[in-house]
Amino acid sequence: MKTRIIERFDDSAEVKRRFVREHADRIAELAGVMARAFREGNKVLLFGNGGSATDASHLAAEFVGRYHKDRRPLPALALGADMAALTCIANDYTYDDIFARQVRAHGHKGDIAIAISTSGNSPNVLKGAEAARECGLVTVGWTGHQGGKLASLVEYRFVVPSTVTARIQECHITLGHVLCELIEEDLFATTPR
Ligand SMILES: O=C(CO)[C@@H](O)[C@H](O)[C@H](O)[C@H](O)COP(=O)(O)O
Ligand SMILES: [Zn+2]
Repeated sequence: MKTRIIERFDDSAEVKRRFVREHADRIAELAGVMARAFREGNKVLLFGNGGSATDASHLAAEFVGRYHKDRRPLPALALGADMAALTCIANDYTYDDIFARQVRAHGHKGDIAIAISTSGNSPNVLKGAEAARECGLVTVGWTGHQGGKLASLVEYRFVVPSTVTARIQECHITLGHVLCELIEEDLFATTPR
């Protein structure tokens, strides 16, 4: 059993090492794009299913609350967090519409949409990303496998080189934390606001 435990931690670390070798420049670029969006008064919308829904909530809380620095709150919404909106949209329309409709409600040109799907093929995430594109948001996709359909829909794609949902999610949350750190440093380099 101990071998299995060590193997899983090794797998997780190796997936992250491979991911960052491929994506470090693009991560830095996205951090700059997100910092500029916040500076200009725009917000971030994040959405995904299951573990990715809670990753979206987790990261939205880092922006609205704090990551490392004591600074002004940054606007971010996790679209899986509003139970009334989710149940209403799924009940009155379809489950595939739960994110797209909220993107159309809250999203404005210049905002950032982060669509999270390990398979890259969840229909509600794809529809959310399509709505974001139509509304003029900057579209970002965090995925795994070969990227799925999501990768070809978005402007900034981050494809984790794994086919294991858990390993992909573990890399996504590290990506989110690193972005938070870079964005805080960019916006609040010297004096906390
Ligand atoms: O957290 C896990 C597995 O680690 C699950 O809850 C997982 O997120 C769900 O099966 C999702 O529905 C998977 O959807 P997706 O990532 O392929 O879009
Ligand atoms: Zn999970």
